[in-house]
Amino acid sequence: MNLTLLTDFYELTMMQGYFKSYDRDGKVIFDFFYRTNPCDGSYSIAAGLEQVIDYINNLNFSPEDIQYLREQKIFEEDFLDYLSHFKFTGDIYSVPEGTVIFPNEPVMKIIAPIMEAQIIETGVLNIMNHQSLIATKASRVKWSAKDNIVLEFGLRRAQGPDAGIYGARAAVIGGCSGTSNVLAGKLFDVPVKGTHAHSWVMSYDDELTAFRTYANLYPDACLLLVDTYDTIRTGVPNAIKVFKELKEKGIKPKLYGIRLDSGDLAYLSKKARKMLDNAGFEDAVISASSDLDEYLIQDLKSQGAEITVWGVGTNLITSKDCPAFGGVYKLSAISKGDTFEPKIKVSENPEKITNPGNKKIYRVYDKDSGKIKADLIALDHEDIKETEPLLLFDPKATWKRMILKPGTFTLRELLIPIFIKGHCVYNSPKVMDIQKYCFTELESLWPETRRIINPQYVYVDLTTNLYNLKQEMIERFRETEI
Ligand SMILES: Nc1ncnc2c1ncn2[C@@H]1O[C@H](COP(=O)(O)OP(=O)(O)OP(=O)(O)O)[C@@H](O)[C@H]1O
Ligand SMILES: O=P(O)(O)OC[C@H]1O[C@H](OP(=O)(O)OP(=O)(O)O)[C@H](O)[C@@H]1O
Ligand SMILES: O=C(O)c1cccnc1
Repeated sequence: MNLTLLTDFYELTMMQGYFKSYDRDGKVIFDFFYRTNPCDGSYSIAAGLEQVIDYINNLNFSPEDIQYLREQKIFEEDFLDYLSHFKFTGDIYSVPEGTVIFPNEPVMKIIAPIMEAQIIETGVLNIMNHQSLIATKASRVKWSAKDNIVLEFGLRRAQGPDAGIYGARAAVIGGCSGTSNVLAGKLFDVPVKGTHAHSWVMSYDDELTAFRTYANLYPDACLLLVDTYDTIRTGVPNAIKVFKELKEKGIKPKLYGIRLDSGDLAYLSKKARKMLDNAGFEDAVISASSDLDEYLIQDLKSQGAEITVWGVGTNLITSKDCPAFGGVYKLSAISKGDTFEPKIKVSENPEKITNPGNKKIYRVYDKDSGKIKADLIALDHEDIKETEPLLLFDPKATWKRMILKPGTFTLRELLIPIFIKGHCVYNSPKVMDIQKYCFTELESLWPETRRIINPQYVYVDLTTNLYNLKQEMIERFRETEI
């Protein structure tokens, strides 16, 4: 789909300004990064790159787009003519989708002529912010559910079709085993799953007939919703009757059981477990839905709930307690001849001061455990080696420092080439493979970092060169200001 006009108007007015008065061919660098993790967590999951690639590959202004812009009576014909031949010719580096990421590190880097880099700001942010938010939320829900299955059930409550479709994709990246969203299943080749609604039960004369009809139709995926009338008195007993009938017919369902959707899920699941076990259906699954999220799932588990499949809708697809991912897109350097001149945004709020220059990220792992020790943002020309001692220090409290001895750590560069000179050089993996990669990424975090409440934070440090450059630039700016 052509999303070229999916941009803020000011990107186009700035673009025309650059067109008229700027070194059009000179390159600039923009970084995509975010400042705080959703839900007071300690990490996020990057997602959306495949859609960013599609967006960039399809960038072009159609004759209708140009006419529409002409009608705004602000753009001149020479600029509109430039737009009619527009394509992206720059370089993009990014972390792969499913990567664990931390605040303030450049997880995507765009190097392009200023007009090209500027116009994609809004589209890149729109795509990455949404999917990274939902992937992060899903990974938290999955963390609470541990080895249980989490299914994404939120389409009906998503903020429109796009949020439902790409939210489902991101939810699977973050840890959901499947989605109820059929279009997402088709588009991204992810498992589609589901049970049935209350209306199914209500549309028959009685609950037993409804269950029997469903079970005969779908003996291999038969989760019966037992709470339409009375979970314990009729719902579970009727489900058991139907499972017995299947058994008598010699049918061995692959997946069967019940879904609870109201009431005290801990109490009802324990009670239902006993009833199913006593009837000889120890392998019947108990699934649940009803306004679930990572906190409630953790709490239900601590209450001993006997639920192993969790259908999570509204709170996941909308990331209800944290509805926005604060990713930003900031200028970090401008080409001057053959080199880049670093740029910095100095703000009254120290959190909002940017990291200048052309940068890359090293992930530093503890060699023995394979867990992340810190991320290190370096200038692009720096070559950090595993064979040399590595100084890590907290850029906010520089006295907090340590030197890692060679042999105790390993390094991995996180940014990989996605576009070079406007050509895509990267093949996006399939979504289920991204999920596998995401699980290995999450394994590199200590449980203390993953916990839902008051987690430990991972350090994102600067190399000495980058730290000094930043300090010099802040001081220079302060002097000129006075
Ligand atoms: N044991 C439990 N501990 C904590 N929260 C629970 C427990 N059991 C259920 N809940 C949650 O309490 C809330 C119950 O909401 P509420 O009573 O409004 O609706 P309900 O019982 O799900 O029925 P309905 O969906 O028909 O309104 C849900 O968010 C549910 O997930
Ligand atoms: O609770 P969520 O996490 O959003 O999960 C999805 C909900 O969607 C369905 O309910 P439905 O929309 O039919 O209405 P209900 O809330 O009355 O059950 C389902 O029975 C879940 O309750
Ligand atoms: O399949 C289900 O059980 C389902 C799907 C969407 C929403 N609620 C439940």
